[in-house]
Amino acid sequence: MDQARRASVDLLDGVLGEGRLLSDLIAAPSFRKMPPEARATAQRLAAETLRHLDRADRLLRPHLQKKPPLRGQNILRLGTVELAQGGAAHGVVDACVTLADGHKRTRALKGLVNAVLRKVAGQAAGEWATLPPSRLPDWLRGPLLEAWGRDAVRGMEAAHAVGAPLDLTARTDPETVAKAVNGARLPTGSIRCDARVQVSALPGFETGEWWVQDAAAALPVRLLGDVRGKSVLDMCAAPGGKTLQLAASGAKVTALDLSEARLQRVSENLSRTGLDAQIVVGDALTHEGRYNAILLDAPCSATGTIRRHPDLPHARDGAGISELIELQAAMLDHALGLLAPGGRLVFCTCSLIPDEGEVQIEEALDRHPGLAVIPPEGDWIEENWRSSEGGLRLRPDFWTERGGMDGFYMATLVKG
Ligand SMILES: C[S@@+](CC[C@H](N)C(=O)[O-])C[C@H]1O[C@@H](n2cnc3c(N)ncnc32)[C@H](O)[C@@H]1O
Repeated sequence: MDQARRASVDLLDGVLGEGRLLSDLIAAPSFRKMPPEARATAQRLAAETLRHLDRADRLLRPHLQKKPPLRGQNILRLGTVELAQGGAAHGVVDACVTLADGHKRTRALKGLVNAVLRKVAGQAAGEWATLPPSRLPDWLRGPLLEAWGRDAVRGMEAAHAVGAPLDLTARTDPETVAKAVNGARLPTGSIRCDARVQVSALPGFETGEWWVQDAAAALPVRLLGDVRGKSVLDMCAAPGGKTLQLAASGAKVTALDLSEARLQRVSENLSRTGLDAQIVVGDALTHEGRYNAILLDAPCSATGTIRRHPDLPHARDGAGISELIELQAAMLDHALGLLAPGGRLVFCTCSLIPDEGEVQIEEALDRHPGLAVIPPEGDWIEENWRSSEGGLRLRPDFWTERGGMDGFYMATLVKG
């Protein structure tokens, strides 16, 4: 446990000090050489601390005359979150003192860590639930307030604090999978399980009966309609959740991605599930061919996935989003040129920012005379998901009573 706590403070330093993402930090050889259990614990502790950073800081602030150096703050934050989540006071405080003692930058803070966490231990359990959820940083909160309003943004922040359940997509038979994994079937067809289960231990993992995919992320493929026997380009395919859906629906799938390393994940997923797709390493902007249908799940700010990636608001500062918006538009224009007459193109992003969703479609309609949006149909669609230009807007503050969903935007386009 000490090793896991130390590694989790290293992760917090990496995210909060260097602006790096947890996914990059946990891929480092020094992290990977730890035993799997320690890695999982370190990751969970770091993610929970980042998810509740504001709450931890609010509890700590009255006990600190001045801010300690970052590593010291991170030890205190980690200890506070552990205490608030039911960790035994004696064990957590001692472990954090040992952590401070084990690093030259924090050795002098041993006494402070001990005194402050003892005080926090007395109040954390009672006060924690009364503290507001962490606020999104201004670079993201500003555009979201403008787009969705104050209540919605507060709802999103509350959803981010709760986290995400584990959603599965069944290869063939959701009913059987739901029974086998003791999950609940959602109206959209996904199967929802408790996030605390170990994925690889669930029945049907080895035999590829299902794959992990958020309920919202499973919807864009449905907008393509019946794809059986059709040639479908999955234009930004990795790690492949949507490729698997397309292949399971009987499409002849080309799974294209710029990243060979990420496509390796698609190959692994295909072989685990016994499904088939042609894997192509290449650039969506120059790829050639003719397809009956195209799915463009474009690279984006990923701001719809903060429930699962609480590091994102801390590691990012909004830089690079305008380049992503330009890339999305260029990919959309190129994709339209690859679409066979009468074919559908579904554009989607896991972003909460309208410039990466609704506005992309409005501008594409202006650029391409004859292009049209087909509003999606289906009894699984809720009316408040519909956006004015004909797409679907999903948000983390929707479905709160069911455990929420990732933020996503999707729209179906046809050429005139
Ligand atoms: C949102 S992710 C796709 C997720 C995937 N569709 C799924 O459901 O698992 C975006 C992907 O776009 C890829 N990408 C970025 N730029 C690209 C380009 N120019 N051409 C092709 N793929 C690109 C990234 O490597 C990344 O895997």
